[in-house]
Amino acid sequence: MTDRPLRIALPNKGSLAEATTHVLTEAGYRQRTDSKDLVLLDAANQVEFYYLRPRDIAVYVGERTLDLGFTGRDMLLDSAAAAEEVLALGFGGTKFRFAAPGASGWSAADLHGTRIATSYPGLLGAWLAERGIEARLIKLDGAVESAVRLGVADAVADVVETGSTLKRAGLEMFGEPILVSEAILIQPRGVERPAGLDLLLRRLAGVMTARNYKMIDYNVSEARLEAACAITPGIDSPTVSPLARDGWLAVRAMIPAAEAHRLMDELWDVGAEGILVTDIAACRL
Ligand SMILES: Nc1ncnc2c1ncn2[C@@H]1O[C@H](COP(=O)(O)OP(=O)(O)OP(=O)(O)O)[C@@H](O)[C@H]1O
Ligand SMILES: O=P(O)(O)OC[C@H]1O[C@H](OP(=O)(O)OP(=O)(O)O)[C@H](O)[C@@H]1O
Ligand SMILES: [Mg+2]
Repeated sequence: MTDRPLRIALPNKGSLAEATTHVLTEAGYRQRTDSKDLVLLDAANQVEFYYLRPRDIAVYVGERTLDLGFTGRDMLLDSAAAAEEVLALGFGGTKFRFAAPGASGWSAADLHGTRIATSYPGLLGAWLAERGIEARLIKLDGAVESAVRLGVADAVADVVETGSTLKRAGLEMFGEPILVSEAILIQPRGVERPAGLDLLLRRLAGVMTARNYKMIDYNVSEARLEAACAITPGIDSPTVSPLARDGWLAVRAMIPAAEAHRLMDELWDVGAEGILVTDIAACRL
């Protein structure tokens, strides 16, 4: 435990807020119950959570006012704060992309001399400068998709999740994604790992594994055991236990959640019976 609580910044609103609170609750941390609370002390875990605007989180962490923060990779890069990514969290996935009307055949080089509207001028400016593309950036707070229709820009660079907002605005994406983003944990650059970080990382890894894996149980004859275990090798190795029924065994292993049904079908084909798949609530591997 630390002498003082670990100070962690969390998004107080927006796309990442709910999912961040959820992952921390699953990892055994207290979270605020009133969305107006600005700070919450989790005394049992010696952590103080500060609920801040998503855009400001990298700034606080970069200034070393806070030890850690949950934000988007795009927001970290846009801020140019002195902070670095510690862990990618596997939610809040988006792409940062160019779009314009009738632009499906364009490439980024076609942006030379144009006006590009964006809420991420730091990220976009650095990307364009690296490629020697000179364009005028029009900084907007949000609803960037309307900028072309309203005549303040020729193209936009914006966050895309499903793509439906761009489509509704009559814009087509073009070029390679400028950035593939997701929610990340950040810490100040050039500091030692704060005490308590390893425990947090272990817990978050446990939550992510529990989300991505399921447990499978089945019965199989001794003759088919090898074929079945090849289908479900588990993380290290499956657990095999004797059954009262002579010549039969019970097998238990972790499997990737996304492949559960395919693996159940394959087990069935090699003669496994009583195949059960269950969720994992938490784990440490
Ligand atoms: N569907 C989505 N739309 C926008 N951002 C998303 C989405 N899903 C995940 N994100 C991520 O969430 C972060 C943006 O958060 P948020 O929308 O809260 O910021 P904002 O647009 O600046 O705030 P606001 O919309 O409240 O003005 C980025 O890291 C972005 O990549
Ligand atoms: O690809 P989609 O699934 O349509 O999602 C992406 C859209 O959602 C976000 O807007 P937000 O609701 O945060 O409003 P804002 O543009 O004002 O930030 C983002 O800026 C895009 O406009
Ligand atoms: Mg937004």
